[in-house]
Amino acid sequence: MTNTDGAKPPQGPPAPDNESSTGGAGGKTHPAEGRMPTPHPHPTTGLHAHLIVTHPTFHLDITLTAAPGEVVALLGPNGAGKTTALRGLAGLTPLTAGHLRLDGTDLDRTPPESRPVGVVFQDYLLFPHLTALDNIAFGPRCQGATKAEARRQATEWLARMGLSDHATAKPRSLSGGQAQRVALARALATRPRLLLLDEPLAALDARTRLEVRSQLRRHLADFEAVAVLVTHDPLDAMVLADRLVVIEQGQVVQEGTPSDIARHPRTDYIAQLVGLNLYKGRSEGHTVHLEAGPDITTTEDLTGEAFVAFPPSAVTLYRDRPTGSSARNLWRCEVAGLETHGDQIRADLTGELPLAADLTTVAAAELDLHPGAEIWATVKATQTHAYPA
Ligand SMILES: Nc1ncnc2c1ncn2[C@@H]1O[C@H](COP(=O)(O)OP(=O)(O)OP(=O)(O)O)[C@@H](O)[C@H]1O
Repeated sequence: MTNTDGAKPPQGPPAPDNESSTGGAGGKTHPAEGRMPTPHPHPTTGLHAHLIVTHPTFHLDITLTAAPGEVVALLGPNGAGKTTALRGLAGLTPLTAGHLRLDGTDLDRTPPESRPVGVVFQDYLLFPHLTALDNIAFGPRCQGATKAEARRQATEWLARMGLSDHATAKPRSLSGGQAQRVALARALATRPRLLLLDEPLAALDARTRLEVRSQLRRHLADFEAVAVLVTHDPLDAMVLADRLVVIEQGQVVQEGTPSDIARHPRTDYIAQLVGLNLYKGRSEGHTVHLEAGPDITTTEDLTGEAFVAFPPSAVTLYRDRPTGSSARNLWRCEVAGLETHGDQIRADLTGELPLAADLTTVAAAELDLHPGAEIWATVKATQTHAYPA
């Protein structure tokens, strides 16, 4: 998160406005599994936000709704406005216009510290002088629980997070993964109606990230209020969220379930995230005439503006123009770059149609691929996927 406007993050978990909220137990399925997201929850439940924030050189204008129990990921490239949106939701950045309603209450009239909102920051922001237990007990204590009751709840949270052995540890002696779990417990212990997670896994190393991601996934599945996660990592978004809201340049460019978005990307940024070649054109029957480039033959029969996509693995490369290939799509290209991609080589091709192609190391060597090499690329119509734009 880029802290650009100088506002300080909250120094502790804010208190909820009532005690009726429920956190913890529930028979929910896992986020991103089974449960159909509800993009337009009932007006008196869940989140209804129209966030308008104007900075001198940036304008955010997004509508965001989420039903209780739903996990929404705000996904977007650097500078898209994710942090600004999250800070708007948390009350750390004032809205220039719009509205922010949670469970039927106007939050924009509630001071940030009184909002039933829990925030988990990328860099944890635990109280350094308090033990793990007291960090978690802080929220319930602020909400009026007795010291003993607050500590009892905190003890339960530590157990749930698998951190009972670290109750007396100070944040500086916790690992990144442990600190992030304490931060999550601290936010959840206040039973927030809106949980905000700002790049919660970004500061962790790859292995810890895997572990914390799967734990977070479990806790979010049990969480019965609205959770909004900000990330630029598509994997975090796909694994943790029921619904993705993709933001580019302060606007929502696409929203839907992770599988929907992965199958039908509508911008270059999303196509790149999910690893697809994506083009826009005008479809007539089985042919999509690209706006800038050749025609692509597809199996779908469409008329009008259309996207056509195919994965890099669907591309076959030839050094010489293939004669016996049954592929309907054949383009002359030039290798612009090569990079290792898992156990494959990804070739970045320019020419008639810019595209990415994946091939094995052996195939790359046999084709003598190198930047500047001229190459023929084919894609079968059955490997492409066309859908209305
Ligand atoms: N207080 C501010 N004053 C002026 N411009 C700002 C302010 N806060 C953010 N911006 C600008 O708003 C734009 C969006 O920033 P924001 O941090 O919300 O993006 P982001 O999607 O979270 O990016 P990142 O992934 O890099 O954190 C950027 O161009 C940023 O410079």
